[in-house]
Amino acid sequence: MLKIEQLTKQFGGNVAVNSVDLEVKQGNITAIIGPNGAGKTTFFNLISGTFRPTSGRLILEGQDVTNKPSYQMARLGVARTFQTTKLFEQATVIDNLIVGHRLRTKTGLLGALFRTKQYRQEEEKCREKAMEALRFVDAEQLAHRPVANISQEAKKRVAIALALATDPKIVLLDEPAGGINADETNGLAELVRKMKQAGYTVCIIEHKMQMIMNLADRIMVLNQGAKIAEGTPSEISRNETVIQAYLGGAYHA
Ligand SMILES: Nc1ncnc2c1ncn2[C@@H]1O[C@H](COP(=O)(O)OP(=O)(O)OP(=O)(O)O)[C@@H](O)[C@H]1O
Repeated sequence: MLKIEQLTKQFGGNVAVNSVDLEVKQGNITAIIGPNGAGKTTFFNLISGTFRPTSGRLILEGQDVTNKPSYQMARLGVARTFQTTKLFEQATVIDNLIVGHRLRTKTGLLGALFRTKQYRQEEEKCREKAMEALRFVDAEQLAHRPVANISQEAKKRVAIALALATDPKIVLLDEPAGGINADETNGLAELVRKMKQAGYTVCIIEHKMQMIMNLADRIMVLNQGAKIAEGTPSEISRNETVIQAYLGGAYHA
């Protein structure tokens, strides 16, 4: 579904992502793991069009999408979640979803300023999509609550709903289980499984290894920007390079 070829991003002299190849298969959950600073978030920023690669190619369903900006990638079906700190705390959950949808998929503001008929129709469609996404993540009952008044776990679900409201084919989840407790982590893992069952292709960055080992179809391991391993969870947990470089030899599946 998404072919990533020799993707590279340099910041000055620092190579954050170094010639990474990966094939994200349709309907799979692909995890990207690695120590802090390994290049995981930069990798997501590259495939979502947030950053332009220094070199390399991105092929989405056979189409070359290298260098497309993020709003075009969103329209083409690649959506990413952001940290929950990017939500508007004082706005309601549903308004966050509607505004988020527009920010991610539109460029012009004229329609919004003049509230054209087309704009109003689109807004209504957005609202329906947003409610559908909230139902999917089991947060429909929170629609009219300000984000500031909901739990951290609920914010995580809202962040996922925000991505789902753009009707993506591929959803990039950046640490969906960061900063929440074990029970809530299990609930989120269930949600990711439900996404897969619903036909979404999922890429996930997550530090919680147990969760990843139980969820992922494939895992790619990054270290200092480079891919050092790729395989199924059981292959990765037995990979000597991974155990040494990433897990410091202390991890046993
Ligand atoms: N906008 C930027 N400008 C300059 N350097 C950056 C930028 N974004 C990331 N980097 C650098 O790129 C490298 C990879 O960072 P990145 O955030 O992608 O790693 P990560 O694997 O996501 O880490 P973490 O698990 O801590 O989130 C780091 O050395 C970081 O300092």
